[in-house]
Amino acid sequence: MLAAGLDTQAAVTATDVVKVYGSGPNAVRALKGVTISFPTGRFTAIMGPSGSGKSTLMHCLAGLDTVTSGSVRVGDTEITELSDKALTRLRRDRIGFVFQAFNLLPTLTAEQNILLPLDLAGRKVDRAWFDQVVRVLGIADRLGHRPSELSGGQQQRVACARALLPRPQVIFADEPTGNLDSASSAEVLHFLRMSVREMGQTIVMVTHDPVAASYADQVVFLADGQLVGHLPEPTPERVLDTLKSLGA
Ligand SMILES: Nc1ncnc2c1ncn2[C@@H]1O[C@H](COP(=O)(O)OP(=O)(O)OP(=O)(O)O)[C@@H](O)[C@H]1O
Repeated sequence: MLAAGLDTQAAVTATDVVKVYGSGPNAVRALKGVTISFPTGRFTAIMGPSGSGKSTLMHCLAGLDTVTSGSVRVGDTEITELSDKALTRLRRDRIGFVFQAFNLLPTLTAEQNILLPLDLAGRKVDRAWFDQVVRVLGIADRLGHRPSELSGGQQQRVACARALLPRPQVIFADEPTGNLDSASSAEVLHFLRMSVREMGQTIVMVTHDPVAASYADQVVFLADGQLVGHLPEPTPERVLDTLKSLGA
């Protein structure tokens, strides 16, 4: 099984995951038997050509989509066997999301957006942890602002704080810098990196950008629904070389 840091326990494991969209002659085999484990407290980037199955894999790992066959474990929970209700609870309590489009609620302040998942779950806020997260993300002086009063980079940092606050077992980030300029991208990636190094967070990020991927501890490469490569300690140059060698 592909895994970096075998000494650490896996936060998420996929075993022989197959995903077929549709049926009959129009069926698309988006994942063709993917086995991979994402170590706890590490930052993993998923790369690959357009249509290689990156989003499909992330959606299957996060319980946002069902697998056709195979198994997905989040910690020690086999999520492919959960009811819809249990899956919703698992996503709410144990998984954090950061999307390309920020997905903040426009009528709420930054602080209210950050606290929303805990409010919805009826969980208490650990104020010291909240203060630490907003300080690390550099948004402590922006908490009373609404998203429209924040830059794209600040909005994405609010989204990162919202994902980090409940201390999820894993954060899935889908092109988190896709809508940001390079300076804001660097800030957001720096904070994601720091949350892994200093807070022990586990992050799995889909990206097309070799520079973004270089912030990760390891990059895994998908092509045509299969895992085709693994790069520990990535640099932008080595990521580009690997992508070229895969014909991406
Ligand atoms: N809901 C769907 N119904 C049918 N086919 C789908 C669906 N979602 C994805 N696919 C197909 O599955 C394959 C993998 O798609 P996926 O979006 O996972 O790729 P990707 O690597 O994330 O691509 P991109 O980098 O362009 O976002 C593609 O051939 C795509 O057309």
